Amino acid sequence: MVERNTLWSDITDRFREELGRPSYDNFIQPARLASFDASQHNAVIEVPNELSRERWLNTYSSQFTTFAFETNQMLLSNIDVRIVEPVVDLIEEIEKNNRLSSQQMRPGDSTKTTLKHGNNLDAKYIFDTFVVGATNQLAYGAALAVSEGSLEYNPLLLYGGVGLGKTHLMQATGNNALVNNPNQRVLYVTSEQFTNDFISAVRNGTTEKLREEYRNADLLLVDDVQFLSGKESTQEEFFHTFNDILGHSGRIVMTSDRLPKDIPDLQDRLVSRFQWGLSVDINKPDFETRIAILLEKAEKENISVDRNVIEFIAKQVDSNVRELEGVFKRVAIMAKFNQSAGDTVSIDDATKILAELDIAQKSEITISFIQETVAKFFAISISDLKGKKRNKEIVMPRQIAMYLSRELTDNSLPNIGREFGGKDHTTVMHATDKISAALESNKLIQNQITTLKKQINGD
Ligand SMILES: Nc1ncnc2c1ncn2[C@@H]1O[C@H](COP(=O)(O)OP(=O)(O)OP(=O)(O)O)[C@@H](O)[C@H]1O
Repeated sequence: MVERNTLWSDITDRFREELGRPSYDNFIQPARLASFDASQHNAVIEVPNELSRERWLNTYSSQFTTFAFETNQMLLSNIDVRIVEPVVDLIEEIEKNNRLSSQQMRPGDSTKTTLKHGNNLDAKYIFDTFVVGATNQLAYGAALAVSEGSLEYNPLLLYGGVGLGKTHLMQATGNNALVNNPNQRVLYVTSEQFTNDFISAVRNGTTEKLREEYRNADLLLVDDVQFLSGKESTQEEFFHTFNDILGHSGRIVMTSDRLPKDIPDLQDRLVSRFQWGLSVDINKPDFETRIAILLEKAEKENISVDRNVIEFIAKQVDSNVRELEGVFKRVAIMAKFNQSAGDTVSIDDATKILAELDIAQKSEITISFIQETVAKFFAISISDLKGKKRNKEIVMPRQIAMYLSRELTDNSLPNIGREFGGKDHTTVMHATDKISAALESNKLIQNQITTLKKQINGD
């Protein structure tokens, strides 16, 4: 009895000899012998689209029967040619996926190699360099437990906004698992890569090999599962991968930008499976954690940045850690540059960096920004504004700056006093009262305050 694979490969070899390359590539290579029944002289060919079907019915079917007889003495009289939707879906999926991947490519993504090249882990993502704070400690704890072999949170789903450390934690889980047991099969993959791997395998007829690689994983890490949305065939494959891994007590960690129930066009059975274990969110780091992250980066880069500059950046950049890192990289370059000139990075330098990165406008108004603006407006120095001089040309701008700090920021009176060279809160109170009273009748002060507010607000 002739085996289906043998029959197919003998016949396609003959087609390759007989046909030109474009015809072979377009119509023979994408087709597949779904089944054949020697006793009934029947064969079923699956093709990806209507054009191929027509070609097969009109031209290749008769050649197929001739080749079947010549190569394997198989007598086939009835050839059924069908379009198989999944193949059509798959081709659409890979195209859609490639478009998405190229749009969403981030720096470093290109280093994520394909499955065959190893586990895809990046050694720089480890637990040691992950700063733990109130908004990520649960995720950190669960990821650490999974890396140590716990099956309690299986699957573990880490979800949250962009740049908050999901990939870092997930990769750290893989790296630490391998430290604990180097013989484990750990695989990290983005959901786009899973899709592409699967589609290429279908095209190349190597799905079994691929399944073996994925389904035998002891720890499978799948990043950005929200991109499985709408990819029916990939979801089907992922469903089986998921079941197989949990079936042999393997662990799965996934990340997503939202909860599975909020991912559109995700099969219900996947939604429910994704929530079997633990879903834990990662939120924006709070002020203290942002400071700790910056200090950690400074230590790692071996650069010294003044504490007040670190705090200034942490205050201004509160969106996500990736943005914080982006600012820090610029500060680090400047720090190295200044260091050689025996200087450090100042708040002014940091302000410029933020402005260049277009972060300043989005940020909260700070006391130092108010001081800078007021000093410039009255053409006096910041140190005079913060100092103790009692002459009129300095006192009035100082009181205006204190008034604006009270008006435009959330700082307390003692805090404002501290920022003005360590003055008492009663001095700030006196200043704000004085300016408020002057505003009732003094036209000049009214105009000055209006102009300054505009400058500070960036209007
Ligand atoms: N708590 C943290 N401590 C130290 N570094 C962090 C922390 N959180 C994030 N990072 C760093 O911030 C950068 C962005 O993090 P990561 O890529 O893990 O974000 P993500 O949540 O996966 O984002 P996305 O959804 O865009 O893929 C990385 O360089 C990461 O190392």
